[in-house]
Amino acid sequence: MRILVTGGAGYIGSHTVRQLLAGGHEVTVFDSLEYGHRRAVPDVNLVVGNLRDIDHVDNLLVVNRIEAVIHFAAYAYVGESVTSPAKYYTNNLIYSLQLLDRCRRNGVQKFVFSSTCATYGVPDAVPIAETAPQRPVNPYGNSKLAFEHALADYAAAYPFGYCALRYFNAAGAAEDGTIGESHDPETHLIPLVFRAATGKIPHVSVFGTDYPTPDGTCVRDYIHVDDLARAHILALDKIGPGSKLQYNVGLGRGYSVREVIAAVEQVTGLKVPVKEEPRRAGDPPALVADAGKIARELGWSAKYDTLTAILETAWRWHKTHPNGFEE
Ligand SMILES: NC(=O)c1ccc[n+]([C@@H]2O[C@H](COP(=O)([O-])OP(=O)(O)OC[C@H]3O[C@@H](n4cnc5c(N)ncnc54)[C@H](O)[C@@H]3O)[C@@H](O)[C@H]2O)c1
Ligand SMILES: O=c1ccn([C@@H]2O[C@H](COP(=O)(O)OP(=O)(O)O[C@H]3O[C@H](CO)[C@@H](O)[C@H](O)[C@H]3O)[C@@H](O)[C@H]2O)c(=O)[nH]1
Repeated sequence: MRILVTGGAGYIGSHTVRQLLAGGHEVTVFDSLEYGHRRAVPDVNLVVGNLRDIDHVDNLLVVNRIEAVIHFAAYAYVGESVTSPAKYYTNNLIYSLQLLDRCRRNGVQKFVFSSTCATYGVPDAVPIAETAPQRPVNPYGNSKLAFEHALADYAAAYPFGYCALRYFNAAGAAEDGTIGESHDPETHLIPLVFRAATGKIPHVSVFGTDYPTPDGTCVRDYIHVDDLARAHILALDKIGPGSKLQYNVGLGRGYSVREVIAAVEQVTGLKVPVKEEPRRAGDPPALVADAGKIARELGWSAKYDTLTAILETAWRWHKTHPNGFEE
């Protein structure tokens, strides 16, 4: 298939692009490089541009005769979305709606969207199934949920099908250690724990120790980035006209912030200095996937099925790329 991957030079996008290329697809990556890296996508047609310039994207859809779009491009910092909601509604919702409409006008009939477990807000129970109410508690989650609604309405009205993949927390790096997570600023827990372990930062902050969880810290479901990437490949095959697919993608097991820190200490053999701090705004206490639906309907399962297995790949990447993709 001829596929446009927005945000394909980012963390999850670049791992997915590799699998698409390995599967023989013709891939065009569209990325502003605001958070992405040219070095993350060395073997592909990378077009540097911003979704804001929708005519640029439109031209790519036409010239490259795009059949499917995988839409990763977005801002993805939960905490920042609380203080700068305008940024999130503009990039994640307005620009996404523009992209969606250009897809409709240009006859693109398959669309895979990076949604998030943040659309569930504070769930009534974990694990969370796709049928759970979606009540986001931060602007980031709101922006993603609003776009899910637009996708459903388009699929009902136009010759168009989509799959919204609701990722839980992406983690880990390519098995060969050549690409991995590299954000600036880095706000994600796992890379920060590695940085604290290796002395690049003085300590890792633990945001909140009074949550209603077994050890008082937030629980998240960490899923390997290549397992996430594989879900996109399976979704592309499944989407047909009128498809309205939504799948959780997670391990189905939660780990607390303290458990993540202990697991990094075990994988690296290094001590992690910790500083306990107040809660971060917008963080639900526990998010764990019920990933039964994607297993049943797409035959997906996680190859990296423990936190340790995921962290070992991340450690290989961080050890060999202490400055990420920067020289
Ligand atoms: N990382 C996670 O744990 C996680 C979990 C759930 C959902 N998601 C979603 O998955 C997607 C990818 O996340 P990621 O962690 O790889 O983030 P990332 O920041 O590494 O990748 C996003 C990419 O999109 C690009 N981008 C952003 N806005 C753009 C624009 N207007 N025009 C062109 N390019 C633009 C950035 O430069 C970046 O390369 C995002 O939509 C995010 O919301 C991520
Ligand atoms: O220095 C830190 C950073 C994070 N945390 C905690 O660790 C957990 C995980 O945080 P983080 O790694 O920042 O991920 P999330 O905020 O859960 O967000 C990620 O995972 C979401 C799905 O849960 C996605 O939607 C987002 O795009 C993605 O950034 C949270 O409880 C944080 O409070 C800390 O205690 N200290």
